[in-house]
Amino acid sequence: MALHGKVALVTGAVQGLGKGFSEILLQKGAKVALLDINESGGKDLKAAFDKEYGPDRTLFLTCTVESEEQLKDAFQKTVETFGGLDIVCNNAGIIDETNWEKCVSINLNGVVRGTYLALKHMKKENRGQGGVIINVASMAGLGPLLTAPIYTATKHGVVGFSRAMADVSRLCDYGVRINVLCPAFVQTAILSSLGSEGTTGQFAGLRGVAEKLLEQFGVLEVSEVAKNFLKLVTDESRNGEALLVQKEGASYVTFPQVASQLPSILAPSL
Ligand SMILES: NC(=O)C1=CN([C@@H]2O[C@H](COP(=O)(O)OP(=O)(O)OC[C@H]3O[C@@H](n4cnc5c(N)ncnc54)[C@H](O)[C@@H]3O)[C@@H](O)[C@H]2O)C=CC1
Ligand SMILES: CC/C=C\C[C@H](O)/C=C/C=C\C=C\C=C\C(=O)[C@@H](O)C/C=C\CCC(=O)O
Repeated sequence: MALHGKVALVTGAVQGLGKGFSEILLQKGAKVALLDINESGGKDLKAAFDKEYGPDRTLFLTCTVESEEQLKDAFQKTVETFGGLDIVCNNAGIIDETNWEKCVSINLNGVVRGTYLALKHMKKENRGQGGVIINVASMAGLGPLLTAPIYTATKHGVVGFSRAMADVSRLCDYGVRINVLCPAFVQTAILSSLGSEGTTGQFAGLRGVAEKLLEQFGVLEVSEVAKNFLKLVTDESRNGEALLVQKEGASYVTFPQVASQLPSILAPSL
């Protein structure tokens, strides 16, 4: 998929990975709607992007992925402003093991909301043009991060939901690819949550285990993850894939056979 002139929407776009994903899309010629709860940060980022890429290339929209109404309005505004929608990245996420319902609401429910809205605008049966959805999980969507069991559960949920929806999309011919990105540790603000009591609550005492994992896996730069994000966006042969990104490289995850065969039981052509 060539990105010049394509329209993208990224949640949690103001800093960290979301900013990196937005910038690489801009570099490749796409227009990007930047969604985030951080209004002042969003205005500053848009001003910086305006200077670098021109004022018509981005749109900043204050929006929490916890609100169906705000997210729906943001999708609508994006389509009205840029004339379509081709790429959606459901990236917003937090670690909060104390207020864990909020963690589920943002990390899992927010991804479900964003995916359904993306499909509403992009799927062919609604006269959409097709496109691609990238949901951001984590390596903690494939194995446990002990200081953050709820975070781990939400990210496993994002992996399962994205794979199931990718098969739905293929079976129902939506024309939309859905893939999931699973980075190991990345140098962003969320890393300070590793053993902080505020975010890991009753599990903060296990910070030593998380620090060992960090030592073992190292810390990725945002740019390394963004390059792999771009691969998932542009490689039209990939649907329903989970891309694990680690320091030593990126690899597509192989899941247990029984799960991968279910769709072919339902539809032998898959
Ligand atoms: N940094 C890391 O080590 C890794 C991060 N991830 C995932 O990557 C995604 C991005 O995280 P980072 O960039 O690291 O974190 P970050 O904390 O630097 O950025 C998160 C962004 O999301 C925004 N945000 C938070 N709640 C929101 C909401 N309710 N609605 C809209 N926007 C909201 C924040 O304002 C911020 O701009 C998350 O889903 C995270 O779980 C995955 C693997 C590794
Ligand atoms: C504060 C946390 C910062 C960011 C969260 C982000 O989502 C990063 C998560 C990164 C790591 C996830 C860890 C997952 C661990 C596992 O899968 C463990 O079961 C693996 C343990 C040992 C692996 C041994 C090996 O395969 O080499």
